[in-house]
Amino acid sequence: MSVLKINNLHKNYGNIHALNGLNLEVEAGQVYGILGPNGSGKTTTLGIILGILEQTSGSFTWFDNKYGDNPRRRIGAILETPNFYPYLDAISNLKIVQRIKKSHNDDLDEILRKINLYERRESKFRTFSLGMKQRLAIGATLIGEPDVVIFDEPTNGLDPQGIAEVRTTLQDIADSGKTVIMASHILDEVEKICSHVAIIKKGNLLATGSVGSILSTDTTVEIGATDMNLLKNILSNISSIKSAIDRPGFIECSVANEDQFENIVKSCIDGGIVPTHIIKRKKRLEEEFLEITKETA
Ligand SMILES: Nc1ncnc2c1ncn2[C@@H]1O[C@H](COP(=O)(O)OP(=O)(O)OP(=O)(O)O)[C@@H](O)[C@H]1O
Repeated sequence: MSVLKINNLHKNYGNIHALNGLNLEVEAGQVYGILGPNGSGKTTTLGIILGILEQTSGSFTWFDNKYGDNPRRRIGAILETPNFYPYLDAISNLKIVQRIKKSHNDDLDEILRKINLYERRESKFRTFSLGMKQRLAIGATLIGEPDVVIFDEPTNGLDPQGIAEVRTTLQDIADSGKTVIMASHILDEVEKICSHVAIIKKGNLLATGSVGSILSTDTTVEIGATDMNLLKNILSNISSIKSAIDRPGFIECSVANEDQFENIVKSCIDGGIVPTHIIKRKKRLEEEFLEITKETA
């Protein structure tokens, strides 16, 4: 089922084209990362689909219009940390959110367990660490049993422990079957949490698909030898090598198929080279991201 379709979305702030014909589609159950450098239009996109900002042109559809003009109740979101009351405890703050959302059937204990604050449910908000505050904000999005939850840079400003805890919480939410849409500029985060990713830059969609497909099936083989010139010569005759980059002490080759690793090593040995350095690894999203964003720079 389609949860969200974004069609040719444009947003101008004066002369700034924050979104430039963005198209996206999110399906039910996906953990969808909108990944892009600062200023790429992530927050603008989330603002528009949540009805906080108005687009200049283009459209978006929630749930294939299943809930008519009022899909917002099916969506939980934090764009910023909400204003919790510092002198109230976690439960009381969540009860206030319930009242605001006119939601009555939530299992607050279950939500508190999910965000790992059950033990601290009676502690005042002001005694919480930044990570705990952020987790309570995430808990607030779960009130009203939304089908979709939206987070903008959920680990911003947190220390490594806070980041790890928030990530675990997000993973638990994703595992519970909710659709998650998350904006982030942190590749590692998207790679670890998301099933799908859209890479955007300057309001344009550069790539989209499952994280696995964007990661690509390409394999990187690093190979070094004492005689680098002979090595280069041998590698240049291997047709399955898509690209070869000179690095200090080794050549970084990109091949479409992991099986080519054996072929490369065999060709080197047959050519009289004994490799002094061999590493085979999958291309990481980070490299892919840098390559994709570089192409259009
Ligand atoms: N209210 C505004 N007025 C003018 N320009 C704006 C406004 N809000 C955003 N912009 C500009 O629109 C572009 C997209 O900004 P946006 O905040 O959507 O990007 P982002 O990807 O969320 O970036 P960040 O990660 O830095 O928050 C940027 O060039 C930004 O300066």
